[in-house]
Amino acid sequence: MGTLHPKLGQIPPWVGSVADYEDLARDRVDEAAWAYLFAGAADEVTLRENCAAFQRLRLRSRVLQDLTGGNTRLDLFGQSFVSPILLAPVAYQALAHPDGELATVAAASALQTGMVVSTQAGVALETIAQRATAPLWFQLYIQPDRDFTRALVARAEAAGYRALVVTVDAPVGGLRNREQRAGFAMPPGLEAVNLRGMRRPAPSPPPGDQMLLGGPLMAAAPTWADIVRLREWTSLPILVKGVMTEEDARAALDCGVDGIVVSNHGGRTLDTQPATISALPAIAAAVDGRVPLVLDGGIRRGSDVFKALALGASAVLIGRAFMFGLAAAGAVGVAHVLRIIRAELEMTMALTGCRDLAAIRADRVSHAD
Ligand SMILES: Cc1cc2nc3c(=O)[nH]c(=O)nc-3n(C[C@H](O)[C@H](O)[C@H](O)COP(=O)(O)O)c2cc1C
Ligand SMILES: CCCCCCC(=O)C(=O)O
Repeated sequence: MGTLHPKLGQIPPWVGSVADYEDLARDRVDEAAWAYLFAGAADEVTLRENCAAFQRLRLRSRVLQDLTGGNTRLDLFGQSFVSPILLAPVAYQALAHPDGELATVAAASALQTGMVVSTQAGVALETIAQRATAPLWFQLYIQPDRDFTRALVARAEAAGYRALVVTVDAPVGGLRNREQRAGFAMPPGLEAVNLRGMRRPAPSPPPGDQMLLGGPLMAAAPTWADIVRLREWTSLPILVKGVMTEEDARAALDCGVDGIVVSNHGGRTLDTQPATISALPAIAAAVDGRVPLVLDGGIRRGSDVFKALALGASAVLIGRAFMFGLAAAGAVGVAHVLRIIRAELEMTMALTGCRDLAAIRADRVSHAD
């Protein structure tokens, strides 16, 4: 996990935005870890577009609105959240800071922010849960070993996780050229501890004989039938993460899911997909309020959160934004990033005349052209 930066943890007074944290973090993380943490797939078109599409949207403010008793409170699946901003599942957080997921859960708890814990966390899901005083959800990668997957779900439920977020957009890891160029390799001592003891499929034959399709990894890849089966395994709310089309949103509804995360994995899996904020309106129309939508991808400002809510999301997940804070300054950095984005959301609400989340509607946003 590299040499610790001498100023790790110190936050200069000029830091006041997520972009400032990105600059700070850039200096404090070694090149190869940076490439794993912050790169996108292939040419990174989707990575850039996730952010650019938010910037093309314009806010339409309404003035002289009554803002008495304003708040950002949200109820989702019977759980109360102080704001609609949750922390996205991010694997191997010790690559950014030695305290990894334990720093993140401390910050989430301090700010009463929901956190989604990755299957591929570097810390056991039970240890994270013991440190949490805010709602935790568990991100599930359905494993080739379905019995192991079922046991993992039971562990998450027993540890007090309050929803399952099943990631469906990465049956195989994305092609990440920036990571390859930087020569990233997982450092010794960092592993997906929640997956210890799992049976793994036999390795594929050498390329040339057979590459990916037709190999054992794809034969064991999850399908919609797994989502239906999952419903029988748990009483927790189930969200599918990685839906980018109306067709898949309808398929998810047919499987009885409780929520949908509109996500392209932060542009880390399939490059040249559209931005999530561009995909959201059509998905929201198809879902028509039957289950809540959560959006992630490209959120760097409170105004981005506002735009996602206006176009149909009930909540958002932030990924890289909080990871910049973690990389720069551990728990304090994550907490500060959360404060910054939350304050920006409140300011956007006040300046657009929205007293609460219910007031944030599509008429507050327009397209630049
Ligand atoms: C370093 C890194 C690791 C990630 N690991 C996971 C993971 O383990 N499971 C998952 O569902 N998504 C994972 N994601 C995707 C995020 O949950 C989220 O979809 C994405 O970061 C949102 O885009 P943003 O970073 O622009 O906010 C990861 C993202 C990053 C940057
Ligand atoms: C087969 C997909 C493994 C991905 C592991 C972590 C992750 O989601 C990421 O984006 O990185």
